[in-house]
Order: sequence, then C-alpha cells, then structure tokens
Amino acid sequence: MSINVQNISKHFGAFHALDNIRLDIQSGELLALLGPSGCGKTTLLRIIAGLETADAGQIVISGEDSTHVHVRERNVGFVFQHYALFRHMTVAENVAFGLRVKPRGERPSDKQIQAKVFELLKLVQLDWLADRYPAQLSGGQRQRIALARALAVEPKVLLLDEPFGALDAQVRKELRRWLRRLHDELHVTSIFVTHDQEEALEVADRVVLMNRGRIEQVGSPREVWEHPATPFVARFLGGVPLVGDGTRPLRPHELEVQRLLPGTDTRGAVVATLRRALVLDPVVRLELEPESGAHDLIEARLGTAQFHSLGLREGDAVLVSPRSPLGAPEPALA
Ligand SMILES: Nc1ncnc2c1ncn2[C@@H]1O[C@H](COP(=O)(O)OP(=O)(O)OP(=O)(O)O)[C@@H](O)[C@H]1O
Repeated sequence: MSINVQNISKHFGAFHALDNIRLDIQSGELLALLGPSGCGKTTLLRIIAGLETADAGQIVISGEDSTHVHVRERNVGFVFQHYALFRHMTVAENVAFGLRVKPRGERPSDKQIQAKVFELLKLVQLDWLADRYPAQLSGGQRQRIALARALAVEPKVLLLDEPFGALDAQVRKELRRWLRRLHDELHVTSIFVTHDQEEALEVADRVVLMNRGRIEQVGSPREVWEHPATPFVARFLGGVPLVGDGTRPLRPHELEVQRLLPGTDTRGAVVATLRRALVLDPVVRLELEPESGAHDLIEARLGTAQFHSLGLREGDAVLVSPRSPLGAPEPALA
C-alpha cells in the first residue's frame, strides 16, 4: 500500500515540530526515518498511524485520504521500543490478541487463530516459545514476538519506532538483518524510525534524513552516503568539516591519514594525535584528536594493510587531509 504524506505540519504550542513534510512511500517499500533526537521522526510516524493529528496537510493511504480516519480503521501494525507484551498472556496468546478482539463477524475461528499464530511464530522463528510468558524471554525475542503480534492482523502498513533501540549492539545487528529478510518475504509497506545511521543504511530501501522538523534528503542508502545533499546530511553521516568553512564535511572513508614528519606541508590539512585505533579487519577505525581544538574527535577509516604500513601507535602525531581523488573506493565495512 502506498502512502503519500502531503504538506504535513505540526506544532506543539509555539514549537514547530513538523514543517510542511512531503513524502511518497511506495507500496512494499522499507523506509527509514533517520535523524537526531527531537527532529520529528516519531511525530511523523504517529501522524501516519493516526495516533496524532496534524495541524495541516493530508495522509493518503492507497489513494484514499486517511487524514481523518481513526487509527483502528487504518489497518496499521506497530512495534515500539517499549511496546510491552501483555505480561499475563503466553507468547501464543499475545500473538493471537489482535485476532481475538476483532468484532464477531470478522473474527476467525479458534482453529484458524491457532493456525495463524503457529504460522507467525514460525515466521519469526520462535514457535518453540509459544507457551512461555514474556518475562521468560530475552529482549530480542520479545521484539520478535511484538512483530509477530503486529503482523497477525495482516496490516497494510507496518510502523516501527526504534524497535531495537533497547537492545545491545550485537542483538540489534542480528535483528536488523532478520527484519530485512522478513520484509523481503512479506513486502508489507514499512516505515521504521531510527537515529542510528548504520541501521538505516543497512536495512532500508530508502532513507529519509530529517532535521528540525524538515526533510533534508530522501534517497537510497547509497545515494545519501555517496552524495549527501546538504552539509547537515554529510555531518550526520559522520562527516567533519575538515578544510575550512563552506566545504562539504568529509566522512571517515574520505580522509587520508599520514604520519606527521618534520617539514611536511600541513596546508589544507589538520594536525592530530592518534588517540585510538580499533582494528575491525579489513578496516581500522581511527580516533584522531585535532591539535587546534577546532573540531571534536575526527574519525577516519583505513584499510588494515595501509594502517600497518604506516606503523602508527596511539599517541603518534598524524596529518589528516581529504583523500584524493574524493570518492576513492571505501575499504569494505567490517
Ligand atoms: N506531546 C508533545 N508536546 C510537546 N512537545 C512535543 C510533544 N511530542 C513531541 N514534542 C516535541 O516535538 C519534537 C519532535 O519530537 P519527536 O518525538 O517527533 O522527535 P524524534 O525525532 O522522534 O526524537 P527521538 O529520537 O528523541 O525520539 C521534540 O522537540 C519534542 O520535544
């Protein structure tokens, strides 16, 4: 189901939380809303869901103006970071919930509900946990059950608000790959909110970068990564404005790092101290502290072989400059 967000604005008192948002989401797409805390991601998601009303603009779902359609009628599924499962119900009862509360005429039979629950638990690969209670599950398992519960009513649209936000880094990584595979199987139009750029770039078909209630850029992960449309996007994707004002911030893979030797020409470059080198073969992430204090820590990323050939140790002085030519191939991510 396609979704058209048409000129949506929202104020909270005098605060302008969303400013004339226009966005077309294609049927079957997995879209990430990415941006810093407070930029309006959740507000936009809640307006699409019908949990919040906009001051102006329309939400069109599948060609129908849904702006004033009640949340119950919109047929959207939700998974939120803290959208707890019902503690007193087993996993199977939780997943069945949305079907059991359907009006009598639409409610499937007990047998159909049981079959559907089993099918969904298999889909999220947790059918062996059907009789457990939420307290007996890990955080990651709980979020997978929350997703199964959201899918039970066959929503037209799936909305996920930082669904893996409360989980540790390793589980997050596993779950986002799993979510991508699940989406490839189901093709439910899905929007997920995250402030984690890696998560958005890895999982989504397209990424919407938001800043202070506005959209800065919409594009495929590759487009936004390779061609950030605004300095904000470049900075948000890890860039630093290395060489003076007015130039595009450079991202970690766009930086060259050399050992600082006596007599080295430092024009157009930044002198820094290597604070930390994290080897994540085939890549090394470097944290560099600029001498001038003009920047925060700078992150650079080198291939492991190149890093070893420089023979750098933590505490060494280095010279950081734009890699030339810009757009040289990025060392593969770990
Ligand atoms: N009910 C409300 N009343 C007043 N202000 C609100 C309300 N809901 C949100 N805001 C404000 O609107 C702005 C956008 O909030 P929103 O939750 O959409 O941001 P977000 O991008 O999802 O942030 P986060 O990543 O921290 O969840 C914030 O500055 C927030 O303080």
